[in-house]
Amino acid sequence: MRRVLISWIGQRDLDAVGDDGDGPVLATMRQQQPDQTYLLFNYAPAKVQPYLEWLRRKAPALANIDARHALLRSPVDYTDIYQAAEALLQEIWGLHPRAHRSILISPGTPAMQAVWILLGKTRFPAEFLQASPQQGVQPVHLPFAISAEFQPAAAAQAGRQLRELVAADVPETAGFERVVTAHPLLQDLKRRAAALARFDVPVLILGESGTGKELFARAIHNSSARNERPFVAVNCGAIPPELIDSMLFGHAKGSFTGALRDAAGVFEQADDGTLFLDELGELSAAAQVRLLRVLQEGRVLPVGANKERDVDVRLICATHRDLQADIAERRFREDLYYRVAVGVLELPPLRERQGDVQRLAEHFLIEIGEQLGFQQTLSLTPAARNRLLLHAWPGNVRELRAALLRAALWTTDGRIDAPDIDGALLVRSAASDDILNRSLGNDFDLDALLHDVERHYLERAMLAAEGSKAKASRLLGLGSHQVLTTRLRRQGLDESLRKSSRDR
Ligand SMILES: Nc1ncnc2c1ncn2[C@@H]1O[C@H](COP(=O)(O)OP(=O)(O)OP(=O)(O)O)[C@@H](O)[C@H]1O
Repeated sequence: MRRVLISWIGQRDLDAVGDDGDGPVLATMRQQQPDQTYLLFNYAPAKVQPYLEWLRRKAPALANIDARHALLRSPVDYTDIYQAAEALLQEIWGLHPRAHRSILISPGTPAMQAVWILLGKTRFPAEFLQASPQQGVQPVHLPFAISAEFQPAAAAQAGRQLRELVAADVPETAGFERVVTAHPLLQDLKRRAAALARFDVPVLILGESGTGKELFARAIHNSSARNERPFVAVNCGAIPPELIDSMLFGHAKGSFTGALRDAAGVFEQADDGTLFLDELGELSAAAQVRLLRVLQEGRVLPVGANKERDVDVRLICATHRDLQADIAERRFREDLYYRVAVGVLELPPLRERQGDVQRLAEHFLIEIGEQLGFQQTLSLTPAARNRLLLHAWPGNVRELRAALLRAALWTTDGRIDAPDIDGALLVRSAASDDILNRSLGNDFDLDALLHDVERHYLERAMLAAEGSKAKASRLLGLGSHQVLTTRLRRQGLDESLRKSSRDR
C-alpha cells in the first residue's frame, strides 16, 4: 500500500538545517518511509528553500516531496489554516484514494494542530503522528469521535463561509423566490402573501418553529413599498420581562440603572419600515396592553420619557402557539389578536407537506455544496433519501437544512449515504429519548403517553407510505392493513388522512 505523509513545516524543522538533529519532519520520514510527502509552509519561500534542498539531500530515497506555500494572514488564523489544509487533503484524497495516510501534527502552531485533528477525525480520516527529540516518532491515539453533534460547531471555528452557512437563517434580501416548495398549499400561501405585501396591513404568520415564518415575513417586507426602509426582527420570547418595554418602546437617559443614554426601541428603529415580532404569543399580559395602545394610537412613549413619539410601522407578527386557544384561556387578548391578525398565513409543518422534503433537500444540497466549495454536486443515495422521508422533522425546514449540512461535512465523495443522515440526526434522537425520562407522579398519564406515541408513528407511516395502508402496515411491522385501519380509526385518523390525501 502506498504511504503518504502530510505535515506543516515548523521552526524546529528549519532549525535542523546545519544542526545534528533531523527535526520532526525528517525524523518521521525516516521512520515511516512514505512514498510521497506533502508539506505546507507559511514562511517566506526563500527561507524554506534551503531546508527543502537539505531535506532532499538527507533522504534521497524519500525525495518525493511536494511542498506548498500557504498564504496565511497569521499562523493562528483558523480560517486560512482550515482552507489551506482542507484544499491539500481534498487533493490528496482524490489522488491517492487507497493510500495509507498519516498526518504529522507536531510542527506548526496549536491552531494548525487543531485543524489537522478536526479534518483528520471527520472528512479525511488519517493516522496521526507526533515527533519529539525525547520520545521519537509515535502514533497519536485520539480516542474520541467528533460526532455530528459537535462537528458544525467545531468546523464553524474555521472558514467564514462555513460559519455563515451554519448561522445563516433568513437572508436579508429574501424574496418569495427563496421560498422553495413543491406543495400546492404552500404555493398558494406564497401567492396570498405576495398579494398581502402590496397592502399596508398587519400580518400574522402562524406555524411551528422552523416552518419559514421569518422567511415569509422578510419576503413580504422586501416586496412591499417599505422595502427601502428597515426590517427589524425581535423575538419576544427571548427578551427578559423587565426589559420588554424598553426594548419595544425605548427609554430615556436615567430612567433606570444602566440607562446611560436615550435609546430608541424597535418601533422607532423600524419607523417607516416593518417590525417583525416573532413569538408574539410569549408577551406578558402587561406588555400586550401596552402594545395594543401603541397600535391604536400610532405613538410610543419611551420608558421614563414624558413625550410620545409618532411611529409608522407595518407590523408582521408570528407565533407557534395556538392563539385562539390562548384567547379562550385568557392568556392572549382578543382585541390585540384582531389588531394584528388582519392578514393571516398559516404555514403547515414540513411533515404535512408531501413532496417538500425531497424538493427542499435538492435545493439545500446545491446551496450547501456551493457554499462549502465541493467540486462535485452533493447527492443522496436512495437509502439516504428514504431516511429523510421517514423522519418526522419536528424542527421542520430548519432541522432539514441543518441535518443536510452536518451530513455534507461527513462525506468525502459528495454522496450522502444513510449512515451520514443517521449521524446527522443523532442529536434529535437523543433528545427524543426524553419520552423514557418523564417524571412520574402528578401529571403522569401512561395511557395518554402511549396514545401519543401510537398516533405519532401512525401519522408518520401513513405519510411515508403516501397513504397506502398496505405499505404503512409493513413500515410499522403490523401484520395486516386491517390492524392498521382499526388503530387509525381508534385514533380518529382514518378520515383525516383519507381527506388529506384527497386534497393533494
Ligand atoms: N420553503 C422554504 N424554502 C427555503 N428555505 C426555507 C423554507 N422554509 C424555511 N426555510 C429556511 O429554514 C430556516 C428556518 O426558517 P425561519 O427562520 O423562517 O422559520 P421560523 O418559522 O421563523 O422559525 P422560528 O419560529 O423558530 O423562528 C431558514 O434558514 C429559512 O431560510
